[in-house]
Amino acid sequence: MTSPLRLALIAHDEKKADMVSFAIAHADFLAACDLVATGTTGRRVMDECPQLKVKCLKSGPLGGDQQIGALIAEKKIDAVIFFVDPLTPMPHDVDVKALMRLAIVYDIPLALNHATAEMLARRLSQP
Ligand SMILES: O=C(CO)COP(=O)(O)O
Repeated sequence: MTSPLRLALIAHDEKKADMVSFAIAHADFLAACDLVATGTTGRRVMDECPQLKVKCLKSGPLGGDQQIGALIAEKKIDAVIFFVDPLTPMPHDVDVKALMRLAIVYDIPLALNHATAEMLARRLSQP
């Protein structure tokens, strides 16, 4: 038996509804993953998809992106789905960039929008 995919879920506020739709549409796939998320994203996903268990870290602006970055550096995350809001300035933009940089450094799949997340979920849910 293979170990579950360790997947991080993150969504900026304007994209949280999008993340919830994604989670509902892919609930079976996500239920088979070890899920970790920034605080508000994780709680929102669990509220709307109660069958999913998500380990919630700190909220993004309070260090959650950095915690996910650290997990990537420790090789404890296999893939990241991060629904980024490109139209709103973020006080923690440097943390967001650092997380993306580490995903690139460690060469893990990083989906930054819904279309790419769909492809990732379809690909990763294949046996
Ligand atoms: O700000 C975020 C990512 O940069 C997301 O954090 P929350 O999930 O806590 O809203």
